[in-house]
Amino acid sequence: MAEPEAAANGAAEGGGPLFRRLCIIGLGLIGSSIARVAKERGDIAGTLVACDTGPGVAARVAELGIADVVETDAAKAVLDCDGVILCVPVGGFAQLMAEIAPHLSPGTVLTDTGSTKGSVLRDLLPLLPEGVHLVPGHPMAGTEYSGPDAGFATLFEGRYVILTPPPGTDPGAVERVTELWRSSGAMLETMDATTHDKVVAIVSHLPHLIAFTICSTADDLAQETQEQVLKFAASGFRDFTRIAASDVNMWRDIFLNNRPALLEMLARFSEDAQALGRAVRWGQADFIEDRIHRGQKVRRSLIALNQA
Ligand SMILES: NC(=O)C1=CN([C@@H]2O[C@H](COP(=O)(O)OP(=O)(O)OC[C@H]3O[C@@H](n4cnc5c(N)ncnc54)[C@H](O)[C@@H]3O)[C@@H](O)[C@H]2O)C=CC1
Ligand SMILES: O=C(O)C(=O)Cc1ccc(O)cc1
Repeated sequence: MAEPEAAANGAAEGGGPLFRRLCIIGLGLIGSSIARVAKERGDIAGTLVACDTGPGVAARVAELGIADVVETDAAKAVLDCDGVILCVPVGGFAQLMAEIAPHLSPGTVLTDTGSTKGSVLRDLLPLLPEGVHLVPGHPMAGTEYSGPDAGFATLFEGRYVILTPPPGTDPGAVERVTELWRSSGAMLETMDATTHDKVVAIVSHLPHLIAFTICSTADDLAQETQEQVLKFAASGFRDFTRIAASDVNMWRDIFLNNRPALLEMLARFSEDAQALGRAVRWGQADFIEDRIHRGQKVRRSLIALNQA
């Protein structure tokens, strides 16, 4: 007889925890925050398995007591799990999936938190075993810090999580991932991966690219002039340095895995920045005022949406 297709709805329907055995792979800022939520609530995972290959991370996770089982071998960690969440930098997804795919049980719900979604479908779908349900996700919440000590249980409260299930995904699996995030205090939105990648290119990836660049430009100037430019930084520049302090591996991977959308947004931004530069050159006060007004309007809408 064929393996019953039960686990997509699984424990959620029986009144027990959402996942009987949930495995989080990658216990950095995001993975350890999910682990903290699961530990605090108690209704998300019957058993919580944590897997991380980073130097000292598994030992630190054990010390923090935010998982029931701690592993460094992903193939072993996913055994007998009905839920698996990948929380590693997106450049590592293909290799990680090759390691775990043969060990995933039919009916398992596989999800992730990667910041790029076209690449996640590209890297995971071809290796997805029959009967395993893939529901990609992306929490629009984070900080510039990384590692297991950086996580906190309230990180996702009031923030959006975007799900990009491929067409035909089991609705029961989508519902369980939705419930996981709702339990973390997040709000859910669903869209296709291409739309997701464009949206995050403008609201997240381009701002980081600009922040890294403005810091490099200021640093070049400081070296060139031998002046201590940075100590005079006002709060606008300081805001840029916060996001410019983000993790190298994670952001290299994001830029390399959202190339078309990021380059499109960069081209649009460059054109618009040139236009403002031109208005400055020619003293066009109306144009300059219009851009400032639009900035203020965007800020007001974020505040109204409670996302500022
Ligand atoms: N940092 C942020 O603000 C946000 C990050 N994301 C995404 O979530 C994912 C995780 O990000 P963070 O938690 O910030 O990263 P992080 O750098 O804090 O943690 C990643 C962890 O994954 C581990 N790891 C890497 N490769 C592994 C492998 N093959 N097997 C097991 N463990 C492995 C590392 O040792 C590290 O502990 C990334 O894909 C990122 O793009 C999504 C939303 C926000
Ligand atoms: O710290 C910040 O300002 C962030 O923007 C956090 C962040 C980083 C990556 C994401 O994919 C989503 C959110």
